Amino acid sequence: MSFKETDIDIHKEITELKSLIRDVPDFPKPGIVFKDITPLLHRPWALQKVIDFIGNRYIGAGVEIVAGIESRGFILASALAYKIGAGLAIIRKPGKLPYRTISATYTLEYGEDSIEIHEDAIQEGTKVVLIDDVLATGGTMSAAIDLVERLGGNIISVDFLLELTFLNGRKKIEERGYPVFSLIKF
Ligand SMILES: O=P(O)(O)OC[C@H]1O[C@H](OP(=O)(O)OP(=O)(O)O)[C@H](O)[C@@H]1O
Ligand SMILES: Nc1ncnc2[nH]cnc12
Repeated sequence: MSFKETDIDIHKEITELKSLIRDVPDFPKPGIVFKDITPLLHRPWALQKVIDFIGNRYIGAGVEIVAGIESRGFILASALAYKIGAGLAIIRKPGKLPYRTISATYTLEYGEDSIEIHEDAIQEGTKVVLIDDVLATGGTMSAAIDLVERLGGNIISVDFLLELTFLNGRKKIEERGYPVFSLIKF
């Protein structure tokens, strides 16, 4: 963000980014309207804008680790880690990580799953930003928070590209005492 940008400009840019998210009805199951972020990712300026909007919030904040959730969360997490000069911790679906892991199970808008992290990915007291593409029910992110808490990480923010506000996932995370940021709201 440059100094010349006003709130109106920022609102306009976010509206433009929002228009690049495509609804795909009945995916992956009947009744689910899937928010497809690939049209946004296809535009070079759009991914850059997203990472700048999110990353500029952390200038001088001393974030040490960005933790991203497989798989769409990885797209944002690695770019954000690069932008703010933090390390990257990857939270993966079961059986993918080679070293010793801890795991947590959760319910999704469309199923149940588990996630894992390497037990040495985050040290006690490390300043962590958690990021994923979508906040729906908040189940995935709550499980990710469990993992980071169990490793002793100091979570300073929980960020998303987009939030499905009608599913109230934000409440689940805020109740645990963490700030939630989402760039785009539906
Ligand atoms: O708030 P929740 O209800 O938990 O839903 C949000 C999660 O659902 C999607 O992941 P998905 O499991 O579909 O994995 P993917 O990123 O590999 O497509 C999305 O990327 C979030 O991680
Ligand atoms: N409706 C949705 N679209 C995209 N990703 C999701 N993750 C959970 N619900 C989703």
